[in-house]
Amino acid sequence: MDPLRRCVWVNGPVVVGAGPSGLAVAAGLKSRDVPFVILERADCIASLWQKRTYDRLKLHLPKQFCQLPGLPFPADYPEYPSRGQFIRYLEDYAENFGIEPRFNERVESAAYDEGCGFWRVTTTCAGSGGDGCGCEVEYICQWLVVATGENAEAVVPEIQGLVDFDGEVMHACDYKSGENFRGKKVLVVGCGNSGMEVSLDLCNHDAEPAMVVRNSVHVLPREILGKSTFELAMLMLKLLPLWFVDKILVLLAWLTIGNLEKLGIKRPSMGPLELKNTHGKTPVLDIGAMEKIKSREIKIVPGIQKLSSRRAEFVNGETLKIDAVIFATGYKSNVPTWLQVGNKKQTATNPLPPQSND
Ligand SMILES: NC(=O)C1=CN([C@@H]2O[C@H](COP(=O)(O)OP(=O)(O)OC[C@H]3O[C@@H](n4cnc5c(N)ncnc54)[C@H](OP(=O)(O)O)[C@@H]3O)[C@@H](O)[C@H]2O)C=CC1
Ligand SMILES: O=C(O)C(=O)Cc1c[nH]c2ccccc12
Repeated sequence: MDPLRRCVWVNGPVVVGAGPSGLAVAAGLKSRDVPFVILERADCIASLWQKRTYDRLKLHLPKQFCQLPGLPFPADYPEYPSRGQFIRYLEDYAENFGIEPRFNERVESAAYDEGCGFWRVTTTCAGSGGDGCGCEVEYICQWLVVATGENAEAVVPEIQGLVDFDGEVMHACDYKSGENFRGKKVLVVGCGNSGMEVSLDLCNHDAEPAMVVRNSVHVLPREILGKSTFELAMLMLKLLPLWFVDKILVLLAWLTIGNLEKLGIKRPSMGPLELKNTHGKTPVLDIGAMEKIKSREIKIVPGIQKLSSRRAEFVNGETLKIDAVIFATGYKSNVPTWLQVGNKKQTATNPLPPQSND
């Protein structure tokens, strides 16, 4: 064993990740007096929200669907809190419950040791700016909570000719605003919620976005007759089967947004709720991009064939001069890189220690 590695016994769960889910778990444990340790690779809570989001970001769902257990959003917050308001709420939440994550500690591996019946969780101290001490810690515990989310790592696809492109290239996680793109022709790759909103923001800053739509996508209005589409969907699901709610959502989208197929955006044959349930694909909630697509201020282009120094060539053979590429191609979990598979104890079956209060 590494002589620098410290060993820490945790008399309760180890929670990996101090984003909204990790904080919610931590608050639940705190309020039941269960001891725990919460490990966070970044130097702050909710680091994706703090460091990897653009300026104009707001929640897309009304605040009552996004608050964590035990502390509502402040009453004076708007229905769709801004990124800054959401971060302030999460900071207040951590403080309110006395949650103190161990920052700058990256989990390198977590494995269930069948021999002794404990999880072994090893971390390295990263330190901000990469100047960490490099020391290792091994936590030994009975329970492991994985709360690192589905958006831990940015995904950048391999595109032929990307190395030859001489304009700016970035992932949406590093995009802040269209300010630096004024007057530029920007290729936005991807048409999920990020791609749509980055394209809208670019328009609002007098840039010229072209958005790659290589597949079908569900676009729903954020609200229908003043009521959030998400809330309407949840209400309808209490009364109607999912396939029928899907039919209604698609009909309502058609009535409010119109037929997007003419503009190059096809709808999947599977309904939006079924697609979310079976493939995890979130529908796009429109907050203005559709208008810009209709007015052709956002140009829709098909899949990329290849890039060259200042041009993109698409699968239909057309080419476009471009000054910059923004990959809004999504994120992925990093759990498979550190959670050891191949043991039966990956999901906890044994309960937490008895609750000492309530
Ligand atoms: N305010 C809010 O609440 C917001 C929420 N979000 C959420 O954050 C999460 C991440 O969203 P987002 O960043 O948009 O990522 P998504 O994974 O939702 O979308 C990625 C997009 O990139 C496309 N794509 C991937 N690879 C390629 C490629 N090689 N060429 C062309 N297109 C490609 C995908 O298309 P394909 O289907 O073809 O693979 C898809 O349209 C989602 O859950 C989203 O809802 C995001 C922004 C705002
Ligand atoms: O919960 C999510 O992942 C969302 O961002 C939005 C969402 C999921 N399913 C829906 C159905 C109708 C409207 C919005 C959503």
